[in-house]
Amino acid sequence: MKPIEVEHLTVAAGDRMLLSIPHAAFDEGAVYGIVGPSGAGKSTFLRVLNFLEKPQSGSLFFSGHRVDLTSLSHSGGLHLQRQMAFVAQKPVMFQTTVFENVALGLSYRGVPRSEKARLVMEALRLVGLEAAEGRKAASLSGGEAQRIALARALVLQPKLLLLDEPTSNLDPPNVLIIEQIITRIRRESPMTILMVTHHLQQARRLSDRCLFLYQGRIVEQNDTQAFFESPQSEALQDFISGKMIY
Ligand SMILES: Nc1ncnc2c1ncn2[C@@H]1O[C@H](COP(=O)(O)OP(=O)(O)OP(=O)(O)O)[C@@H](O)[C@H]1O
Repeated sequence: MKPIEVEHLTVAAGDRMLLSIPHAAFDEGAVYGIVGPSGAGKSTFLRVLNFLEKPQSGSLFFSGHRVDLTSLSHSGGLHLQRQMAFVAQKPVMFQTTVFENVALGLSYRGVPRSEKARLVMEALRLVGLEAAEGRKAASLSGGEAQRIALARALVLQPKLLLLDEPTSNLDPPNVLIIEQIITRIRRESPMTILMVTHHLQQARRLSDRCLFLYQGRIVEQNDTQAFFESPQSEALQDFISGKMIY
């Protein structure tokens, strides 16, 4: 069964087509690496899926509902959006404690205080920062802040986790921690992860399947091993071999 499907998705800016995806499907519990050159439309794709940007056309089948992405009212989309979480490249921290930063989405959802405390501590443990709950978010390093941003997403126990270059600003020890968390989710959780990354080897390490987005289109997708070992299109062959394509 393919629980998440996108159909007839188009995004344009003026007369420029930014995304054109006739159909894409994502299995429950799998990790998908989305790679492609700068400007290919990777972030736009994640934003549209998270209802942060309206496309010109497109529908999404998610969590048993098919929704028209062009006509989502705020309340109609909210129900589905609450089953997703998005982690951006640069973590946004609110000027309060680590605990409150992680608890944010739970507070919006009206989760009772004791349950909130339990879930927040569990998420902090997952990212290895349980001792930081009382710290001011402003005192966190960049790597710690990104781990807190990930905890803020995980605490919601989303069905779909959207990661946009989650490690691009981090040093190797923090990259390793984030990768270990993704690996653990992949092994233990039914969460589906779509991860945009410009680190090809990271996509290779972490993903079950990979998609190659090029000039707004999914040019190729395959199981990760085949994707890297026997790319079919010339564009993906060039991209994997490190040639400059754009
Ligand atoms: N609101 C917008 N208006 C006009 N053009 C836009 C808008 N948002 C994105 N674009 C353009 O759409 C294209 C795709 O952008 P997007 O950020 O999705 O690419 P990307 O593959 O994530 O790139 P990168 O790897 O550099 O982050 C780019 O050419 C970008 O300039």
